Amino acid sequence: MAEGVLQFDLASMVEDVLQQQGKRLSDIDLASRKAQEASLRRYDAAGWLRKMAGVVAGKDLPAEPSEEDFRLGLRSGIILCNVLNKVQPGAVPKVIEAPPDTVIIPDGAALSAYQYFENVRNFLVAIEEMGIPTFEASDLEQGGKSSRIVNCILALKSYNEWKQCGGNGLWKFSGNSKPPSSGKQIVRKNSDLFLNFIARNSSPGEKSLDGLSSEENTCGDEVGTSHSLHVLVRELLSDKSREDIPVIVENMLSKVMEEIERRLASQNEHIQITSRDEDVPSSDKTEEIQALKNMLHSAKEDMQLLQMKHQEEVSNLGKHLNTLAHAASGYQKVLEENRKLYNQVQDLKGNIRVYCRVRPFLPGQPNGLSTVEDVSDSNITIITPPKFGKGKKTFTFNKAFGPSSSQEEVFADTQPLIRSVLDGYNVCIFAYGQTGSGKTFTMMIEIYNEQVRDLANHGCCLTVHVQGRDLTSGAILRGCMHLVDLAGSERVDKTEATGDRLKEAQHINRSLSALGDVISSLSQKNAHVPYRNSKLTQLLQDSLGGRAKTLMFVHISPEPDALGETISTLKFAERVSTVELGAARTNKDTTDVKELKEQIATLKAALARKDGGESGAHQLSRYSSPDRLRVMSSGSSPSRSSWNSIDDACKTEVYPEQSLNKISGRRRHSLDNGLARTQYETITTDDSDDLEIATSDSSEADYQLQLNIRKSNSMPNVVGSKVRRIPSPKPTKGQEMR
Ligand SMILES: Nc1ncnc2c1ncn2[C@@H]1O[C@H](COP(=O)(O)OP(=O)(O)OP(=O)(O)O)[C@@H](O)[C@H]1O
Repeated sequence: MAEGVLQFDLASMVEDVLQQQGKRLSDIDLASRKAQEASLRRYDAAGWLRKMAGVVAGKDLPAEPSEEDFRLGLRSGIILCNVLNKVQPGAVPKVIEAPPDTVIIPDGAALSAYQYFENVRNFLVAIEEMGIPTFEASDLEQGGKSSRIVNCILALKSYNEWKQCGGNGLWKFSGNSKPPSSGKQIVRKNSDLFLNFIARNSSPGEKSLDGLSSEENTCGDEVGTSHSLHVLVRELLSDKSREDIPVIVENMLSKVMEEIERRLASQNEHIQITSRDEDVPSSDKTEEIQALKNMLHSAKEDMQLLQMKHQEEVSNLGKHLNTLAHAASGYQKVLEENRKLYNQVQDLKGNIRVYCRVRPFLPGQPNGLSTVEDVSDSNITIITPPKFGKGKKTFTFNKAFGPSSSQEEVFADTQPLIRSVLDGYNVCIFAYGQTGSGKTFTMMIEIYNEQVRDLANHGCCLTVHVQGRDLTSGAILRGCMHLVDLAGSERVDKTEATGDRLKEAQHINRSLSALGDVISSLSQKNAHVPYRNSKLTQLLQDSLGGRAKTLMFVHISPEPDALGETISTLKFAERVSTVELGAARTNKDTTDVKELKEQIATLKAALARKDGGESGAHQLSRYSSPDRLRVMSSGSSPSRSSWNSIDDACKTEVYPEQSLNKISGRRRHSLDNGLARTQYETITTDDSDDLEIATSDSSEADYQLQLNIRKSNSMPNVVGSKVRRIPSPKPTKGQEMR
């Protein structure tokens, strides 16, 4: 850009400023505008009167009179009457003319007041008759309202124009019509200076505004931008009074100058920036732009790549999540499956199953901190105080039930075991734990103080016998289930244990102590298992000996007070869970076996009859397990004192402990702990139907016992005689026959 050349259109800038200024001017005080308007109306009226009155008469009235000039010029009424007579000839028949030297009659000139009054009165009467708005004669006096006089004159003027146009229609006078082109003369003089200023400041090449000093010239030279400026300026000043115009124009010019300076300053700033840019060679600029474009392009590509990778990762994550969710659900199944398999392995090994259940805090019980920190599928973690060593201890069982486990959940987990009864297994479920830990809540029956109480009907232990026959094979299945609720494990009144066992035994009552002994013997695979030490172990004999499936339900309380008992209970339970009883076997007799057994029984009976002679004793024989043989009379009445068969005897399951203590007769070895340690030649019992003859010498293989049973008159005595040992090959492990 060439130096010094304006970057903006000066004319249009001026136009902008004027527009703004005009807007501002339009808001100038209404009163002054009204005054201006009144002046213009007055000039209009005066001009018309001068024109109508003629040069001589009109000389007393200036063309643009002040209010005072106007009032004084008309005060004699001569101009008014003469003009009226021109408009309406004869309206004022006699006009009193002023003396020839008088120009203007000053206020208070008493000499001619009467004359003036006559003229004015005649004028006003005539005017009123014509229906033209009048004024008061006093309006022509000092302080009068010249506006009413102006209004009257302009109405007369209008009437005259109407009349000259032919007087058609009804004459109307609004009284406020603006005098047409009344401002032209005013603008003419003042706008010259202003427009010339603009012309001097226009950029080269713009048309000069010179020559616009007359109204005619203005109209003739209006072209392009100048034209719009002219129009604008005229409009702006058209309604301003002559006195105001210099101030307004000065104000406008200073605004225009301010604007020009502002625009020049910003233009300079722009030029400086542009020139700095222009210092860089254009080839460098192109390279720079190209480099930027390249960067943008590669950034876009990177972004797209990132987006793609992101989407890929999200979709991979989704797939991964699906797989995980699937695996998680599978994991649960696998866990469940594992548990079943574990139980099956336990079945095969013949372990006692141990379930553990934690009682919740009871309603009304202060909800202290539970000693049970966590219960998972098969683990229970206990918070132990420092005296127990570690801060926590975890015990593992076949299944663990937390405080929120329902009866249904517990039953669902026990159900398969109960079903086994129908499959010919003996099942024993007993509950173990301290008082109030929830044993009865889980079970139905209890043993307390060596008394078996069926909690269901307050009778002697709940045992369910089941017998079934397979209709196709004829096989007979027999199963039984014992449900036993033990007394609280802490009710210890005596113990024979010492050391660590003593500590534990303090929390285990007699039954439990005996149970512990049985379990201990079983786990050590001792030949002798002291089942008869307690009712419990007698009761559970079938269930603990390898033929049954046994479940011990351990219960613990969550209260901190019970922690000692809880820990002993859990330790005991853990020991029990390691006991292997040998795989459970079903009580299943096939038809062939049954027939053979019947034949053997018949033969045995015949043999017994032959050997027994008159005594009527039966000779019985059977294969015995290495450690015991049980026989029992089939009834307590003398008439039924004979044994039917060894099979019948073996069916009986209950053996009162005391009966053995009352055994009398010839024996070869002493009784030990209520159990016959070896064979008896003759065994007599006086007060019981039940008798167990047991041998504890497991090193011996099989025995054949021949028992002579002699009838007594008073009671069913059982006499065993001629017990002799029949050597036979040792049975392989697990094939012991009972
Ligand atoms: N799992 C449980 N959910 C809700 N309440 C239980 C639960 N276990 C036990 N209880 C409640 O706790 C209280 C004691 O339970 P329960 O009588 O079964 O204990 P116990 O071990 O049989 O006691 P005791 O050795 O004195 O016979 C009862 O009021 C019982 O209803």
